Amino acid sequence: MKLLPQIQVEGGAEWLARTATQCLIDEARLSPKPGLVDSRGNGAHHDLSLALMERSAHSLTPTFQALAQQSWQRPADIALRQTIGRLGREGEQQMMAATGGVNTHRGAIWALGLLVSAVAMHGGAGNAKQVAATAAELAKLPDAAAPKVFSKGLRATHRYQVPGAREEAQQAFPHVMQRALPQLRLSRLNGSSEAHARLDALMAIMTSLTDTCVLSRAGLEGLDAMQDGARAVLNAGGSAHPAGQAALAALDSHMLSLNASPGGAADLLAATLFLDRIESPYFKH
Ligand SMILES: CC(C)(COP(=O)(O)OP(=O)(O)OC[C@H]1O[C@@H](n2cnc3c(N)ncnc32)[C@H](O[C@H]2O[C@H](COP(=O)(O)OP(=O)(O)OP(=O)(O)O)[C@@H](O)[C@H]2O)[C@@H]1O)[C@@H](O)C(=O)NCCC(=O)NCCS
Ligand SMILES: Nc1ncnc2[nH]cnc12
Repeated sequence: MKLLPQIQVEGGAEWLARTATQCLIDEARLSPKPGLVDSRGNGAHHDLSLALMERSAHSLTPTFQALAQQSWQRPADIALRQTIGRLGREGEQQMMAATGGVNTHRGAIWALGLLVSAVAMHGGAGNAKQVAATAAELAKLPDAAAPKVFSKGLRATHRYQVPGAREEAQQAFPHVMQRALPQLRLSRLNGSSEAHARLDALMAIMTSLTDTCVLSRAGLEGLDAMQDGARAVLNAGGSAHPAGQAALAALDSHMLSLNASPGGAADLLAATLFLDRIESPYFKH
């Protein structure tokens, strides 16, 4: 194995941490997102705001940096899994301290934390597919130090017999790799603005994700509304098209009326933006 100078590791880790944080901020600001916090307002949330989401994103930069430093050019093994589990849980505490106890980004710490680690494990040289596969390897390893908590996500996955955040990562992020990333790039190729391309990518995730936030808040009715509504936006030509914008506004109203918010889909959009950026020429050269 070729050892990289420490300065390269530090620089790479700092870039990854800054980029992951920026992806969280880009996701939070993107508007109009159905049911979610965006630059218009708080969506279906009473305890969240854009300012809080941004504060939370910034509080996670040291966690992402530590994850990258600790994972640099290491193999996926139990020792690394335990290290990133510990760092991830510390990140959750940083987030809670920054938000006064509100859960803003738990799913994002999981998804982006694994992906940041996986990029670092490849020494910054992997493509999106390789990075997602490596993140899945990590996610499949047991973490003996993880406390046994019966979370809302676990409750929803058991009750409705569906995959959640854990399975999404263990399956190498199918909603990112097979839906959002191709849609982001297709919409850009078709001449959509960056904001419209990102909104289309979010819709692509929402067409089939079993988002445990939506299930916990609004059950199967909420999940069907999310998936059918997102499909309607894309079938109407996407968010750059007037018919797609009308469908997106209808979906927003429907989600708000059900108190539903696709927080898991939002996290996966941030993960999509991150994987898109690691493949950009700025990163590679
Ligand atoms: C594996 C963990 C992610 C834990 O997962 P689990 O399902 O057991 O636990 P949850 O605490 O429910 O967290 C899952 C969060 O993942 C997001 N999500 C939901 N569905 C999916 C999906 N299908 N695919 C991917 N991601 C998904 C979602 O996060 C967002 O929503 C959060 C707000 O939701 P909630 O708490 O339910 O809040 P509200 O409904 O708004 O609450 P009320 O206002 O109604 O009270 C928000 O944080 C978004 O990020 C789910 O919440 C993982 O966390 C874990 O095991 N971590 C341990 C540390 C570790 O090993 N880390 C390694 C990498 S760093
Ligand atoms: N923009 C957003 N609104 C609500 N919950 C979220 N979780 C992650 N991003 C979110």
